[in-house]
Amino acid sequence: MALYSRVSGSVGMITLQNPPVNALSAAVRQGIVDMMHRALSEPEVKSVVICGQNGKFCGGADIREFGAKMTGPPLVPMVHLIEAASKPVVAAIEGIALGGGLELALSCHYRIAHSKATLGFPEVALGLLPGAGGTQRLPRLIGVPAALDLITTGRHVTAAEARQLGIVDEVTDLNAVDAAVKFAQSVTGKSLDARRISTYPCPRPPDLDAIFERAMQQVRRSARGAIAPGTCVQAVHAAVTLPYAKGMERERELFSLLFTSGQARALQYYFFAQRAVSRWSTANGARWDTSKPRPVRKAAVIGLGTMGRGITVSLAQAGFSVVAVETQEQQLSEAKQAVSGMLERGAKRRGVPLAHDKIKYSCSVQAVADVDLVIEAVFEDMALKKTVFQQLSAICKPGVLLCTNTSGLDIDELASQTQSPELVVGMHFFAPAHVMQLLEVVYGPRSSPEVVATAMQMGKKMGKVSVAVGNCRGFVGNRMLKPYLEQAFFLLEEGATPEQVDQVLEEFGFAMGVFKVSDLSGLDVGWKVRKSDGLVSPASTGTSARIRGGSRYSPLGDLLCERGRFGQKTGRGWYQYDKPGGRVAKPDPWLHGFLEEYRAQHGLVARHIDHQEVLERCLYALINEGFQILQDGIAAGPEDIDVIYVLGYGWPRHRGGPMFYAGQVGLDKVVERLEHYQQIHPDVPGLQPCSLLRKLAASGNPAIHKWREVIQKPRSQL
Ligand SMILES: CC/C=C\C=C\CC(=O)SCCNC(=O)CCNC(=O)[C@H](O)C(C)(C)COP(=O)(O)OP(=O)(O)OC[C@H]1O[C@@H](n2cnc3c(N)ncnc32)[C@H](O)[C@@H]1OP(=O)(O)O
Repeated sequence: MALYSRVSGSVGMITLQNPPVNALSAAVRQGIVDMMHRALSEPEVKSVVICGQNGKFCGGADIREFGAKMTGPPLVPMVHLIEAASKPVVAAIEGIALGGGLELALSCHYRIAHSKATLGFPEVALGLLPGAGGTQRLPRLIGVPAALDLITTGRHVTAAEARQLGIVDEVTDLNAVDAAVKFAQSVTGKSLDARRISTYPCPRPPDLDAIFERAMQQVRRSARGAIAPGTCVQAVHAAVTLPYAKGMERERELFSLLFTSGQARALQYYFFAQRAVSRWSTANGARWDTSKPRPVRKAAVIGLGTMGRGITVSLAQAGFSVVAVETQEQQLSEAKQAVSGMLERGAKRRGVPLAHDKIKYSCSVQAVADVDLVIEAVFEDMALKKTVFQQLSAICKPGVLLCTNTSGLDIDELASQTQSPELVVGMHFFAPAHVMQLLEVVYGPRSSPEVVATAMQMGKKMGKVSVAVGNCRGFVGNRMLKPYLEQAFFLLEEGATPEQVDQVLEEFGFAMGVFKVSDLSGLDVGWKVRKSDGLVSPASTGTSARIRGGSRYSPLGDLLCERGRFGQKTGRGWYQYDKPGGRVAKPDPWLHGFLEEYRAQHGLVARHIDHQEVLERCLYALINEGFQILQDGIAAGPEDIDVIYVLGYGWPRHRGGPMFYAGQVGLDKVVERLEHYQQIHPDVPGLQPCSLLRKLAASGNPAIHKWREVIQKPRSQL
């Protein structure tokens, strides 16, 4: 709702009241309309201030209302009522003015912002465009290039930048509401003719066509199939080429198109999913609201390879004192240099405070004796990690949290090396650890609730989205990757090329196809794991070469590794690169010849494989594993899996995540297609739809937020 009060006799104050962000719910819109009428009708009131309760102006339309039938006054007539008012209306912007909140502010005649406020049009991230005149008013106010930038990227600007751009009239370090009241009094009685943005002509730069062409190219490059950014460009184009009223009509048409799109539903689902994962629960009943994190002031990182360096940077930038340990002098000195460089680049590019003084480097594990939490990031080798955990358990002070950055090894086995297994938890960072937003917090059957809560909170402090997951091989992300990769290999055996598979996945929206990712992360990583699992066999011909444990196996990755083709680092992998370390993947005729030879050797006849088959086999195998993970209680809900895939594995956000996507395709259709492929490939167990998927499909494709009701009480796999 909106509250009305009178300040200093002559200023009508309308206060938006809808915690936590004063979103424009039906009740708030109704309140604004009613209170505007009241302020305009009271003769003593000479000017109006609109502000938000609790230091937040407005977070925009209430996203929770989007799925439901629209009630209350629409936004567009509401902003027109404000702009047309005969008394000056001043927006007092504290905290945030986002989306519909900024549109509300732009309909006011003046805008006063607090210096700490942020403003923006983030609608594009929800699959929308600013649909209450934002695409028509902003270019009129700040010009086309700046408006295109803000609307198509959704980036938030500081009050200072907003002032520079001309979005706000004044910025204050003092109380913005008091400043707005004073300002309102100072403009009482002045003409408002020049203050109604909708009446401004839209500036028409001479190189208009080139500006729009560039903007379209830019969004096509970065949008990876998302439709909202390009539609935003079209709406701004209407502001320049049409009179205001017609431009508003065009904005409405384009908005409706987006509002009813599957992409908008996916992005809005994802918005809430990313927030829902902080309300975690574990298979043995621990929960976010009943588990108190332990205080952590000083942390240690053991092992300063690529991951350890990134983790050190993240911790230091988040304000933790860090002891960074690497036992080899030479490697320690290299790491020190690399970490310093990373901190400096962070400061230069993102304005993160330099944190050199937060880090102490040491060659000795003894240096971690007084820390509150240790993150082990040594080489991915169980025997080595066990030794480190035994050492840590002996050296560290009682009560210290021992965390491992393993990407898939058994947390419980590591915990059993320590005197306090309840203090052990996995913190699986993603490379580069100081950049990637995802953290999988892996609890073992013995991890205490406080330890899970502490790791989750540490992740948040480092600016990451932490997702709590159970302990199993590969946890959630890497476990699901296995059947996906496996299908990609099988498709090569059957006649596809890496370029074809990657193209299909990139057209779907992945930043990189599976083979390009494999080249980037290094083929040797998986090879080492397969070797330690006893999967890599010296026999490279005959049927046994392609069978392991009675199931189909493709040794293609192993064969490439045997030839020293580890991907980008060696300049050769599934693609060729101009030099070792090169980044631009080019099709490799050698690889095509090799695949032909391989197929001939194994009696495989290449066939034409279409787009649909590539997509369905790769994605549905991955999705099926996701359902198995839910069934096993490794992830508490589909949102956890979706957030992991979007933030850690390049799944296109506008498709919501693999579990949401499965729901959109239709779970019965996913089951049907998996069954179809399983009939053709009975030796691939990953194509057998898991029972939870079947159960959900049979119960009539319930909406994703209802899946938890069907998922059986979770239990740990170990
Ligand atoms: C018919 C429709 C017509 C017109 C449409 C107009 C277009 C719009 O206005 S679309 C909305 C545009 N606004 C946004 O996209 C803002 C989204 N919110 C955020 O970016 C952030 O939440 C934040 C406002 C910057 C605050 O961030 P932070 O302090 O980190 O808190 P959060 O955990 O993100 O959020 C707290 C809490 O608030 C809920 N919430 C935030 N914004 C909205 C909103 N616009 N509507 C409804 N709810 C919102 C958020 O979900 C959190 O609650 P949970 O219960 O934890 O989910």
